Amino acid sequence: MKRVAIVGGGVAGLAAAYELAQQTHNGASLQVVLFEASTRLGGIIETVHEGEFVIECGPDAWVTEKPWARELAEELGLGDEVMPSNDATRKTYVLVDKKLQAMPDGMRMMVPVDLDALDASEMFSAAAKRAYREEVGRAEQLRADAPDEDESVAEFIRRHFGEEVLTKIGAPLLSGVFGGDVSKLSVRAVMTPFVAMEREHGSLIVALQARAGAKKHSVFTTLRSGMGTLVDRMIAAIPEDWIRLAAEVQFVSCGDEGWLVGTARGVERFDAVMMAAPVDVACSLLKPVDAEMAPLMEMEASSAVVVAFGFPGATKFPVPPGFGFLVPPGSDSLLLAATFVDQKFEDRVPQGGRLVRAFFGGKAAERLMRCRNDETAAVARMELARILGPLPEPQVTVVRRWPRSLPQYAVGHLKRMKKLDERVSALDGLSLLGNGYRGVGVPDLIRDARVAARRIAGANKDLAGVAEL
Ligand SMILES: Cc1c2[nH]c(c1CCC(=O)O)Cc1[nH]c(c(CCC(=O)O)c1C)Cc1[nH]c(c(CCC(=O)O)c1C)Cc1[nH]c(c(C)c1CCC(=O)O)C2
Repeated sequence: MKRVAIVGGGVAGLAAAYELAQQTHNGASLQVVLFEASTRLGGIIETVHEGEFVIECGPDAWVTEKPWARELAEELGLGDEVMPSNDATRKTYVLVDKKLQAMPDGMRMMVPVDLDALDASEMFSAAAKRAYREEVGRAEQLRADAPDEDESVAEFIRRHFGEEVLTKIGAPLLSGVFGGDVSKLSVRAVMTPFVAMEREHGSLIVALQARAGAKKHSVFTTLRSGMGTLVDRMIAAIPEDWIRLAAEVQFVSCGDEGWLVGTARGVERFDAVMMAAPVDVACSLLKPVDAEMAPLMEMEASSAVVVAFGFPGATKFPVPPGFGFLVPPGSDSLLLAATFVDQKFEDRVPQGGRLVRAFFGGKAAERLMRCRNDETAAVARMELARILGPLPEPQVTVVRRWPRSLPQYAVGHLKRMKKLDERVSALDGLSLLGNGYRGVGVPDLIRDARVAARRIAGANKDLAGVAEL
């Protein structure tokens, strides 16, 4: 009988517990305890249902291209619930000179597939459009000059497309995905496919055009009843007596007899520890176990404040068609971004309703973290009104704070993770899960957790199976 401790009941910890439960059905002999410090499971995944409003407090979807969340949903019997974003009306705006400007159609991040659509766009100056076109001609040079070392996302974008593209869409896109500073984020960690494209084709535009014709699917996928259903279904598939709420782990230690995990209620022995707590918590718990691990786990993290407003009448609050907008760093708006939820997804609002989510990040989020809900909502309304025009009185308001929820993968991240992996494998039975290490998206967290759980359960002896998952 192998005893496994899971520290943290967010999506990573739950996916690990779910996979271990599956393995016991396959005959593995396991005893599992999932320790969650708070009184609820799911971490930053939380769906609030208010009347017919379906309000996401954290992630509202996953990136369709990454299959592991959909696979899990299907396994959990949620195949009928899987729902694509409304990509027929997909448009993302960027706040430029106090006005919302649509990003050109057919972009993948900041790279255009369709140069004619780019020409038709009003977002860029003639010089920036020229810089895009010239990137194609510089393919050979870009390939020859591809750096051997990691660099910042800013340096990478600047080399390909110049300063205007970087500030107008590079920086806001990255802050809408990684909540961070383009001059610090690691291009190898956060834009891995683009780095590979540069190595192969030099020009990113050429690389994307070579892949054109690839299957078209919606950018985002969610569940009709909300992301919270994924959490609920996982919980339902985990033996009840595995889960301990309000059970903050105070220390872990590793010795000849295996692992010890201590909470206010006592100390227990385990053969394996799956550390799925936020990276800050993981870092302080593991410092006494291996002091050299801690510096590899210390990273900046951005905080987010999310404010959702539901309105009964969309006509009283017109917004431009599309999914929402991003705000470039340095703008005089306090907002980081906003989503027009009822246009991005079906079935989020009562007939004719409107649902808008506003995001604050960086310094604004740090400040709002200390404000009351009504003050935070008032700031969000004011900031939205400055961009979209006057807001009617909302019928529903939800405010959530997610302190240090999004770790920043700084330049050199992959090398640091390699060193961290070496330290981890030197300690028998430890795995690190969550968004601090190998990806920030919900699908990445699920995949990572399930691979680790299978390894612990002794399944997947042939690594092909691991790669498949
Ligand atoms: C501000 C913010 C958002 N989302 C996020 C932030 C960062 C701040 C934080 O949470 O702390 C976080 C985020 N956004 C995305 C991910 C998943 C990344 C992954 O799986 O690799 C993550 C972790 C996908 C995305 N999020 C976005 C893209 C780009 C989509 C595009 O190219 O149009 C991706 C891949 C853009 C985005 N992102 C957001 C908005 C309002 C928008 C534009 C409009 C919309 O779609 O709602 C909200």
